[in-house]
Order: sequence, then structure tokens, then C-alpha cells
Amino acid sequence: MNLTIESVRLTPILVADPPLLNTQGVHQPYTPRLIIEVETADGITGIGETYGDTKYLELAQPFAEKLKGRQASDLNGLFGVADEVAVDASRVSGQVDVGGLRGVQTADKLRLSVVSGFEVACLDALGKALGLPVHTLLGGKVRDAVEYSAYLFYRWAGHPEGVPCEKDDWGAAVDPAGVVEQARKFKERYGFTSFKLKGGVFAPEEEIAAVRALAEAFPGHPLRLDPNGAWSVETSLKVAEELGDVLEYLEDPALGTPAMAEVAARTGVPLATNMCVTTFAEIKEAFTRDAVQVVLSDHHYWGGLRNTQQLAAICRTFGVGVSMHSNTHLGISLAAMTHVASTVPNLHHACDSHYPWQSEDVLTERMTFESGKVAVSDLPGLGVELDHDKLRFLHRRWLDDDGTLKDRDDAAAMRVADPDWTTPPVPRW
Ligand SMILES: O=C([O-])C(=O)C[C@H](O)[C@@H](O)C(=O)[O-]
Ligand SMILES: [Mg+2]
Repeated sequence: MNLTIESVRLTPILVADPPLLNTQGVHQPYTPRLIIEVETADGITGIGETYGDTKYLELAQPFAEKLKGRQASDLNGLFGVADEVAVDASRVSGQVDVGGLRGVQTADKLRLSVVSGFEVACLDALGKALGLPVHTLLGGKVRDAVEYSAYLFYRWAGHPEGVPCEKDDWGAAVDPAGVVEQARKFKERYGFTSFKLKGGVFAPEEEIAAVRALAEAFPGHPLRLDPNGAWSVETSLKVAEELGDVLEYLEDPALGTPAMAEVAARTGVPLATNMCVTTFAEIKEAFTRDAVQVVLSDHHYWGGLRNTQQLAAICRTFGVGVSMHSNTHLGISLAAMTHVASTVPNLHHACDSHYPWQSEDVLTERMTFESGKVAVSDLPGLGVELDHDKLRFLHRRWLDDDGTLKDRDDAAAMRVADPDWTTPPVPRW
């Protein structure tokens, strides 16, 4: 068996995205992703997926070059390769990432976000070469299916008039009734039994009313609310008090570890985060201050599936819960998330996934949810197959774009509807 990497193909694409609202604006009609193909000397191809914005592409190109001639099995070596790739300082502000709402932006995190796509592709190739599923390469699954939660968003029925986009049948959700209706559709279509509402969009009272309406419509179902740090400590505490009886956890009510620690000290409602613990360096302060009770891992920016396992082990050591965060992603990443989640013993909360919002994919067969769960594949590698025609079609869309959509910008998308829109200050309420 020859696992030498002979070629690496990088294909940036634009995929349709609905008008999902968050505290910074609204999703653009198309969002960038990068599809990675790693081919071994034996002609085996492994696939991976990660963020597709320019700053990731800039790193992925030199990274891909350095990978040629290395072994697909040399997963630890990927981090050394990443260290050799220079990050343009202007790409990392050290501030919270405005495009993706996933915490501070650092050069290391950018590198890890690229490493993760290659690590998944190498694991897929390795699994196919050995005839083993990715979960076996990760030490073996401890469950046969992984549970996901319905990721509810306030949204418009469609993108603003005149904006080229794909249509969908979800309808608008801008009030409690709309949110409940959306949750019903999620339950009907995918069988989800826990619900997360993306908040920070409307005033807290309106979002409290929406979560109350969900609790009435779905009694006993786990509920979460995530305003992406849009609230002050006092507002966070007020929401926690009003919704404490129905929330499984409150996600990033306030921005940053000090504010989260203050909220956590004064409420019994568990706090989850994908904003203040997003790198290994951030763990110590957050855990010693008891600022968070659940960390939402994300293999994309934590640096891959094995780093996700390491994060889970640290959480287990400190008695902190673990689950999964999601940005817009396609089926390759859902497959990767499912493999790693199946190996984490202490994963006791349903994971987030944007996948139901994505009408387009690059797989020959879409991933499916049964009773809110994705079955863990036992096929070699990730157990999914790339559809090259679909990939070409979505790449063509990326090539044809004039640059407006090549970098995610929720504020710019919002300005199409509201020309005066600027990213709100934090805390917003
Ligand atoms: O905090 C979170 O769960 C996210 O940031 C997930 C996504 O980025 C979501 O907020 C979005 O895409 O608008
Ligand atoms: Mg979040």
C-alpha cells in the first residue's frame, strides 16, 4: 500500500444559503466553502471541507503544495506543515471573528481551520486504503447514531427583492409564532427533538417570548438560546431568570470569559460557548473561573477530529460538558462531525448543524436525519462520495462571482435591506 500524497485539489465553491438572521446581520444568498481532495499514489482520494473565504484559501494553497510527497497517514505532521505557512497579519485582527461568530481570530486558529480540512481528507483516504471507517481510525465509535438539534433561526421568507438567490419553502420566522412553525417543520422533516434558537436579533423580551412559545408547543424538549454575546451581564441574568425552568443551557449570553464568569456565578442555568473557549489557550482561564459548563467544539477551527477528541478529554477531566457548534457546512463536514461525535463518550447534548438549511451539496447522496439522528457509517473512510458534476457547478458559481460573495459578510448582506445597518456594538442589549 502506497499512502504517498501525489496530488491535492482545492475547489472553492459558493453554496446557497437562506436569509438567516443573527446579531451581526443576515446570511448572504451564497456562502463560500472549500472542498479538498487528497490523492494517494495508489489512486485513492480522500475528501475534506472547510471555510472557503479568501483568508483560508490563501493558506490552503501553500499548505497543499507542502503536502505532496508526504504520507496520508502522517496526521501529526500536518500541524508542523501548518506552522511553516505564513499568515498575513492583516487577516487576523485578534478581535472576535465578525464573519463567523466563532470567537477571537488568531493566526493559529486560521491555520487550524485549514489543517482540519486536510486532516479529514487524509483520514478519509487512509480509511479507504485500509477498508476502515474514520471512527475506527479515531479509536472506535461508542454510539451508532449521533443526535443533532434543530437549529432555529429568525429569518425572512426570502432574500431581498432583486438579489439573485435560490428559493426555499421554509417561510418567514420573525416572531414567536413563526419560530414555533419553523420548529414544527424541523420536527416533521427531520425528527429533531431539541431546539436551539439563534438569538441576538430582536430585543431580549421578544426572544424570551419565542422560547416560551417553544416550551409550550414542545413541552419537555431541551431548548437553547444563543445571542452570540449580544447581552450585558445584567440582561443575561434577567433572561436566565425568566427562562431558567425551560432552558437546557444558555449559549454565549455575554461576550468573553470575564462576563460569562460573572453570569455563571449568579445563575444556576448552565452556560455553553463557542465564542470564549475556541482555542486550547482559552481553556485554562474559562475553566478555572467556572465560566462555562458546556464547550461547543467544532472540528473546523479546533484543528480536526483528533483535536476535538483532545478537547473532549480535557472537558471530561474538568467536569465540563461538550457538544458541537456549527457554521454553514455541507455533507462532508456532517459526515466528519458524526464520525468524531460517535467516538466521544462524554457527548451528552445534541449537536448543532446548519445542514438542513443547505439545499445544495457536493455529495452523490445527501446525508439524512432519522429521529433527529445521523447514523454512523461503517463504510471505509467517511462513507460519503463526491459528486464531481455538482462540485463543478458550485465552483463555476464561485468563479463567476465578482468578489461580492467570496468572503462571508453578514453586515453587507443586511445593508441590502437596510442601507444604514452597521454591526451593532457589544453588548447590544
Ligand atoms: O454561535 C453559533 O452557534 C454560531 O456562530 C453559528 C453560526 O455562525 C450562526 O450564528 C450563523 O451562521 O449565523
Ligand atoms: Mg453559539
